[in-house]
Amino acid sequence: MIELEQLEKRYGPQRVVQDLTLQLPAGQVTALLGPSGCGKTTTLRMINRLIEPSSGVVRLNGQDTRTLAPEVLRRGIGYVIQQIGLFPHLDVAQNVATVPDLLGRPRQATARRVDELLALVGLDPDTFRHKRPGQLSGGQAQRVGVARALAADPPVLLMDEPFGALDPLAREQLQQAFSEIQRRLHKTVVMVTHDIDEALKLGDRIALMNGGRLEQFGTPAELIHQPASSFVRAFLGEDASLRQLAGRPVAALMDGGEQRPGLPAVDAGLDARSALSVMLREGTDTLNVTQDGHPVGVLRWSALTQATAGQKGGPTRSSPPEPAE
Ligand SMILES: Nc1ncnc2c1ncn2[C@@H]1O[C@H](COP(=O)(O)OP(=O)(O)OP(=O)(O)O)[C@@H](O)[C@H]1O
Repeated sequence: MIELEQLEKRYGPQRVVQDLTLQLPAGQVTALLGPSGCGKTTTLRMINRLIEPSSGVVRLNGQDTRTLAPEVLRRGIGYVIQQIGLFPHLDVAQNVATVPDLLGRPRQATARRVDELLALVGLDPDTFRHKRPGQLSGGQAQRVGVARALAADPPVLLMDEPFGALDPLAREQLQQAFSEIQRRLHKTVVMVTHDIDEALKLGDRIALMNGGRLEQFGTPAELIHQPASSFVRAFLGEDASLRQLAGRPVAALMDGGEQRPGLPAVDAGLDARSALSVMLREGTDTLNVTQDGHPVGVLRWSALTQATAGQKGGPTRSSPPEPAE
């Protein structure tokens, strides 16, 4: 667990982070969300002491981080930034192996680990191992960055807008890859983002900041359904509960009911918000769900309304509206 207690950062008279007390659960993803300049990056960097707090305490598994040498602290903390700084003169494998090499880990074990990690982030090791950063697309370079941050198997991962510089498709793919990795590895992740959809999709918890202060800390559902302030409500927007559907695959909401011929079919991997759009467009309250072209169940309107239940502004009708002509 990472604990922030009364954390503050001042630059001259300006308090860019203040009175920040937070407990970030181990093994979960906490998204630091908020408008530009609200102090997200400063907060993140105070955790690995790239920025020293002006006052307050950061504890990692109960230990005050000031009692550790910064380089010792950072060995246990992976760090992924937006325009990932890969070393241009080293190939992909050497880039991923940077930290294990620094730590003097055995070469062969590291080479195996590099291949495992490349596969984990969706890069074929044989194709990518010996490429130089200059030969990679932005999305591929980000994947290498994530692999590099995981290479020393740190329990904690700090990510600053890790998918920010990517086009929407690459971003979606890498978010998906990250979710799958996290399901397997259960790292304690702190992720800075200003993208609400990303925070709702990837965050187990969201810390919403405003002007250096914490507005609300809670699960995505708590922020949506029980906003602590008018700022939280306005920041998440009217359609917040619909946004929440974007983070859930149809597979999570469908049931194994019998398919009806003639109904539109969607893939089990499609996000539920897109499935809702299909229902609205087609004027149906049920969709057939397929996986690899095979029928696996149905998605019902009621499952979508339940998934956004308790919400204000969600799809509260008992059936979808008639389709527009
Ligand atoms: N070294 C510095 N000296 C003075 N002010 C700084 C310094 N670094 C950051 N700030 C100010 O602190 C505030 C918070 O910056 P920070 O980078 O943490 O915000 P952020 O929420 O991550 O923003 P963004 O989403 O735009 O990256 C900003 O107003 C910024 O101008």
